[in-house]
Amino acid sequence: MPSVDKPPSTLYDKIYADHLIEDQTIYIDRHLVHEVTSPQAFEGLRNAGRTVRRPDCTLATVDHNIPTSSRANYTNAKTFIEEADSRTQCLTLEDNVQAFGLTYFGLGDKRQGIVHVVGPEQGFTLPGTTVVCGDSHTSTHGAFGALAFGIGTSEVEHVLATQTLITQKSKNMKVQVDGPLLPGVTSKDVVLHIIGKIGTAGGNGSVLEFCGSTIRALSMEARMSMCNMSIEGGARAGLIAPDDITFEYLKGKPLAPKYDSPEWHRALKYWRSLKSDPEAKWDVEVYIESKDIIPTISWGTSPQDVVPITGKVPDPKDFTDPVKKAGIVRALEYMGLEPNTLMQDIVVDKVFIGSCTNSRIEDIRAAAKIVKGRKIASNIMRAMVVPGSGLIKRQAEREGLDQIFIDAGFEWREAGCSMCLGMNPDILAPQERCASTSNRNFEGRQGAGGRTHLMSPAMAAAAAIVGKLADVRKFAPGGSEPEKEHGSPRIPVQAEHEDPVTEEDLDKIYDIPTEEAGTNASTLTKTAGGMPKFLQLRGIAAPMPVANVDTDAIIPKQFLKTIKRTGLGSALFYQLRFRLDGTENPDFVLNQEPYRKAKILVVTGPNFGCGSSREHAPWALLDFGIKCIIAPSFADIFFNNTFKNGMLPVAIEDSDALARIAKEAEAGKEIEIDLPNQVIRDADGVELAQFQIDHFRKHCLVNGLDDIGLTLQLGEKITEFEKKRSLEWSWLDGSGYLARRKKGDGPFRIQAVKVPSTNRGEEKEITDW
Ligand SMILES: CC(C)[C@H](C(=O)O)[C@@H](O)C(=O)O
Ligand code: SF4
Repeated sequence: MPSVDKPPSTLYDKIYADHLIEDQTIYIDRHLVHEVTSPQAFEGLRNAGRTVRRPDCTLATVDHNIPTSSRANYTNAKTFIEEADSRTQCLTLEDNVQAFGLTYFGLGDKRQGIVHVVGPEQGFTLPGTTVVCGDSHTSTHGAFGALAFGIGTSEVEHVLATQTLITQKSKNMKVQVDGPLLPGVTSKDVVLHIIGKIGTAGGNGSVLEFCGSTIRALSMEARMSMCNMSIEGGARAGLIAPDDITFEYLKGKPLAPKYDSPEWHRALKYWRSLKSDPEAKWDVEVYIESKDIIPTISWGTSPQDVVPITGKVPDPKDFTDPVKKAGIVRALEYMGLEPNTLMQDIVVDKVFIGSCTNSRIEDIRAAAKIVKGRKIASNIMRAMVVPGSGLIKRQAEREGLDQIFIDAGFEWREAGCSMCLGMNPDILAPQERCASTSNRNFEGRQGAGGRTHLMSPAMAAAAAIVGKLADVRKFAPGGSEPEKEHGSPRIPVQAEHEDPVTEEDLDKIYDIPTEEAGTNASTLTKTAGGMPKFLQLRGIAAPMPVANVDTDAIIPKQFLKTIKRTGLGSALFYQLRFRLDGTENPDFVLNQEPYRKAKILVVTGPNFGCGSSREHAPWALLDFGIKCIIAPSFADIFFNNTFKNGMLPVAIEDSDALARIAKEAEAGKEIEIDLPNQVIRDADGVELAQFQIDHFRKHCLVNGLDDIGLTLQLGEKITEFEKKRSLEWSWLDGSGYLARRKKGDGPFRIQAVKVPSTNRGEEKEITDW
């Protein structure tokens, strides 16, 4: 519905505007749910006596925790999942989908799989929609021209309760790639190359649109791989305008409008309007020529640490910036690599083909082409293919691809996240080196001490055969296939039990008296909404001269199996705080006095909190006692998550000001954060820096306001929006869903889906649409 009278705008601007209910509150069309980031959200709903507003727009599956071993004898999750905490998380999701009446693809369902594979495969993800999930790789769905982004658990609860989200408008970033792909180059190489160029903070604060002739020629699978990794470039979301390739993909998908029906044609008309205007203004523009991209691979512990496969390991001597240099030294040490080693000389132990980046049918076909008729090298201890969903697994088996892998010595597994992050038994042992098609190579990502090299499926297959990192082009001389890869602040609304809040009231925030002023305790008081107020915070600040601190480092995956928000302080920075034998690492700042009592973290490198959306990261910091993080910049999801927990992230871009603060921290002195006045002072009250903060966020923090309570007061406006949505985009209510509606259900409610006990292998399964 973009209006013709509107000024030129980007696709992101249009989708955002089309979903705006009020100020920064947008309607969410599609909500995907998995077992790791939802338990605390459902618990919150229960505690508040709330329901799920739109079960028909919510789809749940299990993926992170589940074993990928054969399900031939599967009867139920309780007996199948051996690891107790993983089992608890999966069973908790099963209880929750039953209790709240949600559609669920459990382990016994052929449609189960990685949440970001399942959504598109079912046609749940549609062009022009807003899609969220408690998972950073929700950006994947942007491949359909949807505004799709990861959220934290508090926001999951917010969406479940209200079907909306409070989200600030991001900047617009364009990444244009032009020209045909060179032989052996895939979309994975393109996106790794882009991240190498822009860095993992390059997209911070932006929604990134991929465009250009290279992108237009890509298949939907290839586009998904690119949008998937836009989060690794720091972007809030990545998207690609839909076109005939998109519409072709959607034909016949169960939850898409029925192909060739009047609804399909109405949808198509809208979908075709979804593009950035030629005169649209971009905040950041990046141009890349496809001829500059050859198969690309990571060497270090950040997705920006990439080189062409013909390249070598970098030498810290070539870098002058001390934070960067120290980062490279640390990465080389962790990765067990010598500077200047040729990438193709690096010996690999394990190979993982899977993850939401590269576990789709095209990926499996591309890898099978390399593997066919060959054997894995004798030094490869384990090579595994983990399809992204049960449906992909079946398709590959129909094509005989499973046998190609099995004959070569690969394991052919069941669908799930698997060794992408190793929350299940598929992990690397310390110092094992893995050629992986996943998206993150952070320290400990695939197992404590494990070493990950990111690459395309064909490159991973080549590494399995050669036993070292290998150039896939040597397997396909002449490069037969440049892949068939074708193939203003929110105006606050009345808070519960409060008088309406006016702009004037907002301004009075500055005058709010300090409770316990002069003590070194933060002025925390619980409000009716349950959020502690944040006014002044005084305490020891721990210095951390590191860039790109990722949330895997803040709280490793093994601690994500909790269904509670509390008790994570002892796991904070686990791999940095503790050695492999469990003893404390005396070199880590939080193990030193006086920093064991730190309330503030002063980080001098950019992009704190990048990577996963896990709200466990702020929970762990908070549980340790850290309520404020000061850094030059933050990754978007982490930034949002802190506010939801009454914490304050302060971005200080001015390097002199940051250096002044870091100096106090290094001296072990206390500092004071004064939120109402937006000032940071030293222990003697001398101003060190001022800081900026969004008006609405500040208002919520100083008053301890609960977002959900505020948003629920928009009830009528949300209902109005839903009516309009049903009229204009009727296909989003889902003809598939509505047809299955029970008599007496509300207008959008669907029948609760029973968790199947055993239905594996049956053609007609009880949860079929
Ligand atoms: C568990 C989940 C929060 C996490 C994410 O947000 O990305 C996971 O999928 C990951 O890849 O690290
Ligand atoms: S990145 Fe890995 S762990 Fe995260 S959703 Fe994708 S496959 Fe699962």
